[in-house]
Amino acid sequence: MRVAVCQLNSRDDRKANLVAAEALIDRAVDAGADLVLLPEYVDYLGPAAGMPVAEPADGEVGRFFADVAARRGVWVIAGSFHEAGPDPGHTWNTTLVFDRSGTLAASYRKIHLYDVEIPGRVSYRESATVAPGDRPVVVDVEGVRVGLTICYDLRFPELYRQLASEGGAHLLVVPAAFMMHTGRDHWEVLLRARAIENQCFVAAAGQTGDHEPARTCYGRSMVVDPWGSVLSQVPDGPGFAVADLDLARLERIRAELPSLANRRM
Ligand SMILES: NC(=O)CCC(=O)C(=O)O
Repeated sequence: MRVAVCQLNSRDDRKANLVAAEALIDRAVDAGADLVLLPEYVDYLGPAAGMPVAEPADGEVGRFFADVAARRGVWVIAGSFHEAGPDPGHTWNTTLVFDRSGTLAASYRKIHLYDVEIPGRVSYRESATVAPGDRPVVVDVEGVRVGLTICYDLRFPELYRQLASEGGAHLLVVPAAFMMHTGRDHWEVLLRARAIENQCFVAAAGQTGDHEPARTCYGRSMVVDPWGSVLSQVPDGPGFAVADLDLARLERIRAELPSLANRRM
């Protein structure tokens, strides 16, 4: 299976964001992708919290990516979007997965919300406007079991362990809008750690560049193999990268270095 990670600079213009995402999906499919991953908040990343653009999974954004998946005959993991939430003051930060016919195969709501205060650097309180999800999700993509996570989830290894052990995941995906300040030092280290400790492929698609208000995203979308090696990576700016998932290699690594089987707790 060939996976593509798409890196975007989504802004406050939803139509333009969707057009940019579609153009990258088209290029990734032309490069042979079977499965395309988009970044967190692919629909809107602007000055307002998500409420003005919030809608249900079968709203404009969901239908848009369903149509693109069907038109190109490709699996699409549509990053995340602002799903209408449990009350008027909160949305969910939700990933939608569409199969090659454009049918919704799975959805996942971000569990760990980004509430962080780093003086002079990052001040963010996602829980003020987003409600947390409460359910890990693994979806079967033509024999590849894919564990769904979103951005800040990356810092919570117990979620990834659950997806890999109870969920049987081979591939862990991370749509993200990782901050430049933390991403410089943490992004690649965390992605490679999650891949090594769970002996899984990890595919991470990030937002890149400046977004209002005063947010700069790190980008550096990449695919990591179960040995922790980076298979491919997107340079700065919008673009995409592809990598082939060799499940036989995954099984060989798990057999030769059986750290998952050797667990005692
Ligand atoms: N959108 C997010 O969850 C940001 C996470 C992030 O930047 C981090 O450092 O963690």
